[in-house]
Amino acid sequence: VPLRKGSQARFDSLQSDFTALLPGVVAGALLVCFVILVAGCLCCPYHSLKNLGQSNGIALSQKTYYNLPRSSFESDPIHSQLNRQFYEAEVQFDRLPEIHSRKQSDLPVDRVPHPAYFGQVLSKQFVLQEWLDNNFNRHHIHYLKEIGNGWFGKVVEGEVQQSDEDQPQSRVAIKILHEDASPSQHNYFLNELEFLRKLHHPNILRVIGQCLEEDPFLILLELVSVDLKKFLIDSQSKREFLVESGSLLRMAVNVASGLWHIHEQGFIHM
Ligand SMILES: Nc1ncnc2c1ncn2[C@@H]1O[C@H](COP(=O)(O)OP(=O)(O)OP(=O)(O)O)[C@@H](O)[C@H]1O
Repeated sequence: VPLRKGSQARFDSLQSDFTALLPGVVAGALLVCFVILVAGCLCCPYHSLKNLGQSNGIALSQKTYYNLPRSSFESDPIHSQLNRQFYEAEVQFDRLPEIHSRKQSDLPVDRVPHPAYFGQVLSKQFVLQEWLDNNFNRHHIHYLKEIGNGWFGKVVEGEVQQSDEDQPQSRVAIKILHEDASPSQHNYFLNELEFLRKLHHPNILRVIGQCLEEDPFLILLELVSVDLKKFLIDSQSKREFLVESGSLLRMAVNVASGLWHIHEQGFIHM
C-alpha cells in the first residue's frame, strides 16, 4: 500500500536521524567493550597488565593455566597466594625409580638399600633348592684378579676347569656377593641371576653358572676382555677412521640391539 504524503515525510526524517546517530552508537558500544576488557585484565590476578610478559621471573608464555580453580581469578591476596602455590604444584610426575650413581655404589652396602635396577621392594622370593640342580662346583674355580666392584661386591676374573678335563680352562668373570649379605641382599642377587638367565642375545653377556650352596654366592659370567672406555680413549687419534669405517656405528647398533632384547623381556637397563 503506498504511504500517504505526511507519513512518507515522517519516515524520511526518522531515517535521516538514525543515519546521523549510527556512528555515535557504534563508537559508544566500542568504548564500553574496551572499558570492560581493560577492567577484566586489571582484575584478573594472573593476566593483569602488571604481570603481562613476566611473572616470578618466568615468562608467562611458558606457563599453562589449565585446570585452575575458579578462585584463581579472585583478587584476594591470600587466595591468590594459595592458588599460586596450587599452580606451582599443578604438574605432578610419577616418582622416578631410585638410581644410585657409581660413587654411591662404592658406599658400604648398609647405606645403599638395593641395587639401582630393582627399585624398592622385591615381591618375588626364591626357593634356593630350585637353583641348586645346576650349581657349579666352586672348587673348580681359580681366582686370578679383581676387575670391578658393584653393589653386590667384588667382580673377579678367574679360570674354571671344564667338565671335560682335557679341555683348556676358560676365563670367566665371577660376581661375588659379599659374605655378610642379608637375606634381602641374597634375594636381590637371585633376582639379578634370574634376570640374566632370561637373556639370550649375542650382544649380552651369557651366564655360565652359579654357586649358591653356601656363602659367598657366585655368578659366573662370560668375561669381557675389552675395556670399551679405554678403547675409545686410546682410539681418539683414529676417531675419523672409526667413524668412516662404520666401526662406531656398528658398536652403537650392537648396544641398541642388546638393549632391544632386554626391553623385549620386560626389563630396563639403568
Ligand atoms: N662379565 C664381566 N666382564 C668383565 N668385567 C666385568 C664383568 N661384569 C662386571 N665387570 C666389571 O665389574 C664392575 C662391577 O660390575 P657389577 O655388575 O657388579 O656392577 P654394576 O653393573 O657396575 O652395577 P651394580 O653395582 O648396580 O650391580 C663393572 O663395572 C665392570 O667393570
